[in-house]
Amino acid sequence: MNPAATTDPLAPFDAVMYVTYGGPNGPDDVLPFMRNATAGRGVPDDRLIEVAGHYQRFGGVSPINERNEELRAALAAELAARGSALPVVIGNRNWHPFIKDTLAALAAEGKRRILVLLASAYASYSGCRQYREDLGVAAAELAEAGIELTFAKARPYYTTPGFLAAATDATAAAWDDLVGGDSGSEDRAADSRIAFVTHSIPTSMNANAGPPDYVAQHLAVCEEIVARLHERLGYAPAWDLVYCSRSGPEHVPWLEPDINDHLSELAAGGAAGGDGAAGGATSGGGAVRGVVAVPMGFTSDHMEVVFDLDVEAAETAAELGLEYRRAATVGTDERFVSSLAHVVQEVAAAEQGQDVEAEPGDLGPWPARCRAGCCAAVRHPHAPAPRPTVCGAD
Ligand SMILES: CC1=C(CCC(=O)O)c2cc3nc(cc4[nH]c(cc5[nH]c(cc1n2)c(C)c5CCC(=O)O)c(CCC(=O)O)c4C)C(CCC(=O)O)=C3C
Ligand SMILES: [Fe+2]
Repeated sequence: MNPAATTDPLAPFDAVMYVTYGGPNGPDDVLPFMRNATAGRGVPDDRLIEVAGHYQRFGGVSPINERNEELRAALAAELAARGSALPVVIGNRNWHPFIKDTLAALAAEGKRRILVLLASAYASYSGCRQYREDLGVAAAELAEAGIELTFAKARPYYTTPGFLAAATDATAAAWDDLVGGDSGSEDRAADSRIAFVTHSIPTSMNANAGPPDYVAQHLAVCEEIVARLHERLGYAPAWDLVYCSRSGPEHVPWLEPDINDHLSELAAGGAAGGDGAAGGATSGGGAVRGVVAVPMGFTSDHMEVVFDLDVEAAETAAELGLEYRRAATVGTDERFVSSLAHVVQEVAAAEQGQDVEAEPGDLGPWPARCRAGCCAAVRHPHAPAPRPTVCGAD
């Protein structure tokens, strides 16, 4: 028998683990989930209660778990089509299945080498190091029980051609819908804008996320999508990068503007609040009539998308008399899933000692193994000792 023919392309790994935030599955889950999500993170009680209300409005069910399962299944199918028999499993930071429980279940099946794919396409403490710490803590607890696991993780994937292609098509579809018709009338387009939206983070966390920092990572995607739209439409839509889901105490600066403040400013004909002006694309000083919100910071329809954008920002737009569309998230677009499979395969190829090539069209790949200080936590004076991590130099 030829051993090469039976070798899994993802060898020497035993499993692929999609590591995500998690969310409640029913009304009784909401409060304990919120306590997990806010524990020791300086989120004020009134914010906890407010966000719990967002979940209860949806019957206590976050869409995240169903979306994650869809992506898990799509990625498993894509990896299987590429010849891998590895299981693809989910582990969450804040709700079942918890990271530690998933790892224990894998270990019980004799699986020891775990290839990790993080839910965030972008690097930041919340989207990168905090997950590496969650894994590090779980691994340390399992090690105490005599279970030794090893980990390697896929790199941030906002630069991948599949993510960019899917996000561009979603933006184009919502733009066409707003401005009317295939390429839209340029008149209609002139008083419409794109609001690219991502999760706000504290400005101190932004600075530690790079280089390129969190904002710069997002701007690279905005600029790429707008350049592709320019090619398709013959003109470049005006755009801004704005934020949603700010939490934390009032006195701590977070990335701004919030999407709702941004919409108010646009309706009033004020200056663009975001970063698009720096890209040279502005619609002049006039009031804006229509806005396309593009949730490019989220890969699927999380609560931030279905509440913060589809309910709250949509209501703000309606009150202001703005036409409003929300572009689809990339979800399980097959080009996106294919790029995810590619970044997963990059990890195995590196482990096998092969030269690892990014997909053609990648905007500039990140290293898979985090450098020292990558996405460093912002240390508070009374913060507990740093947590153990995996998948990096520190
Ligand atoms: C960068 C980033 C991502 C993207 C990367 C990734 O995907 O991981 C993300 C994802 C998510 N955040 C989520 C939910 C929440 N985030 C919170 C709080 C916070 N998020 C932060 C940042 C991020 N968050 C930060 C700096 C905080 C402050 C406290 C802290 O440092 O932790 C809180 C507490 C209440 C509140 O303050 O809003 C909740 C409930 C859900 C689940 C949604 C669903 O159920 O569909 C998802 C996918
Ligand atoms: Fe990192």
